[in-house]
Amino acid sequence: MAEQADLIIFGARGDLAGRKLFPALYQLDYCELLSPKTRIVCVARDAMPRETFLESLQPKLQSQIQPERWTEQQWQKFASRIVYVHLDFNSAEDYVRLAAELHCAVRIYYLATPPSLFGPICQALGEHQCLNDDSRIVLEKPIGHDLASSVAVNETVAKYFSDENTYRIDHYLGKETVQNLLVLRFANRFINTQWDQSCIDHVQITVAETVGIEGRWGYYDKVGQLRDMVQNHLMQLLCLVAMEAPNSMTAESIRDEKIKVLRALRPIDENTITTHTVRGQYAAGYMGGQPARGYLNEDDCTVEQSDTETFVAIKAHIDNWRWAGVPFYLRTGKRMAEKLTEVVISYKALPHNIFSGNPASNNRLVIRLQPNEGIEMRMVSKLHSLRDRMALVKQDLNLDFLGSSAMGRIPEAYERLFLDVISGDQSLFVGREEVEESWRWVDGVVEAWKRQNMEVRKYQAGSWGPAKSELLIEKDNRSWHG
Ligand SMILES: NC(=O)C1=CN([C@@H]2O[C@H](COP(=O)(O)OP(=O)(O)OC[C@H]3O[C@@H](n4cnc5c(N)ncnc54)[C@H](OP(=O)(O)O)[C@@H]3O)[C@@H](O)[C@H]2O)C=CC1
Ligand SMILES: O=C1O[C@H](COP(=O)(O)O)[C@@H](O)[C@H](O)[C@H]1O
Repeated sequence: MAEQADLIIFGARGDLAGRKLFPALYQLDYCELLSPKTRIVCVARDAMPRETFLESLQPKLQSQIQPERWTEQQWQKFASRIVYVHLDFNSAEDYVRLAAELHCAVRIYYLATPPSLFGPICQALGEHQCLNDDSRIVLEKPIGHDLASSVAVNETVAKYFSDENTYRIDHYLGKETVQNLLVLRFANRFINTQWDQSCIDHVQITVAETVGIEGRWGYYDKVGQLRDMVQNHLMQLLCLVAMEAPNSMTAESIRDEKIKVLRALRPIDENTITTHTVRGQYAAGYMGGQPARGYLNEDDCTVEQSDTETFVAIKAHIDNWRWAGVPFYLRTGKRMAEKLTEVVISYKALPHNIFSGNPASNNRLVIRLQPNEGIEMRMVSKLHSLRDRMALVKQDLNLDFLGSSAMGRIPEAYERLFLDVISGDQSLFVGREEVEESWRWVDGVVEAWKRQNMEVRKYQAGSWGPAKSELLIEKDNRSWHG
């Protein structure tokens, strides 16, 4: 069981808190993984009694928990941990009231707010006696809007929290299957020794979502898919696929290796931007047979035109010995045909095909991160037949993680990450340098888009993105997996 802590959630009435943070904390409580003394101090701007806050939280939370895990008794136990503090972010008095509610030696401030508030909140916490010797800060992604703003946020945070006490979340790192990438690569000799440009033809990373931007339009339209997803989640996946083996599983060793990958990413500039990237925006279409709105017709959309991308495809290169000549094709988008996160490692054909009459066939390793978490290995084997002397077939070895999970369910990322913050383990959190290196590369893409005035191409909701994204890979005689 984790040690006792005050978990103070800023933005407790927001989307992230409601959809991810409270369900994760409920699950930890259900599994008896939280100390009985741990309290959840919920901070938001509206003044209301604690009971009113709980009344609004309860149905939302219940709708996200498996019925067999929800009982009145369990809910009451969870609710008894909750304290509600209304706070105007600019009011000194309110911070003093907040400090008076804190009792544990470990204070964990979780900022589930827009990143523009990270600096001001840290400053106010520091100035109004809310910090003790073991106060930790958890920052949600994205940290900043570009390199300059990210540096500014990190500088302000660093005045009040040491780096050891700063936890930068990228919730993809908390996903069990993402952590499994490390295990797959560094605990299996036969995979490890076939993991470079001599064997691998190319890598694909797809993070496709079916959700649109409903309810988050105001935030998203200023950000776009490149900053919302590529700068953080896709870059982290790319690092885990491409990095060298860390010396150990410490945060420092892992970060050191990821930074080298980010530094080796070839910049995309105005000369390569049109051949190496595609931007898209969803238009009306169909999702699961039902009509779906376009981005510009979402309820909270306030403009007639927007140049914000909801889809990005990128052909990236990592300029080092291991990956020379191996393209990494990345794509991510909202309102796509399926929810799917996968990494596909496509192997080179063998140098000579002795099975004449059969096309040379490539092996492929598909690492499915969500849903249906598992691994598929495409092999070639003989078709059992007397008629065909030597016909070959492609067959998939399939490993299903859910089937092999000791828990019968795969824990959500935020469950792991909360436990790690409480126990002080930073190995699944992102270092400052990583965040900044990633921004440096992404800023280059944004700048090149501007210089080339690169338009967003419309794609139908429920499709796999703009047709141009197929071309991005097909012009290299390859195709997206799926
Ligand atoms: N939603 C998601 O799926 C994900 C979100 N994130 C990140 O998590 C953070 C929170 O996201 P999300 O919950 O969607 O955000 P919301 O827009 O729902 O905002 C969260 C809370 O922040 C407070 N807030 C917003 N604007 C202001 C303001 N100008 N001044 C004071 N308080 C303000 C509000 O608190 P109040 O209720 O008190 O008004 C609001 O409830 C963001 O940094 C986001 O990028 C990261 C991964 C996924
Ligand atoms: O960080 C974010 O992630 C979600 C996708 O997370 P997932 O765990 O459901 O894959 C994305 O919808 C959101 O826009 C982004 O801010």
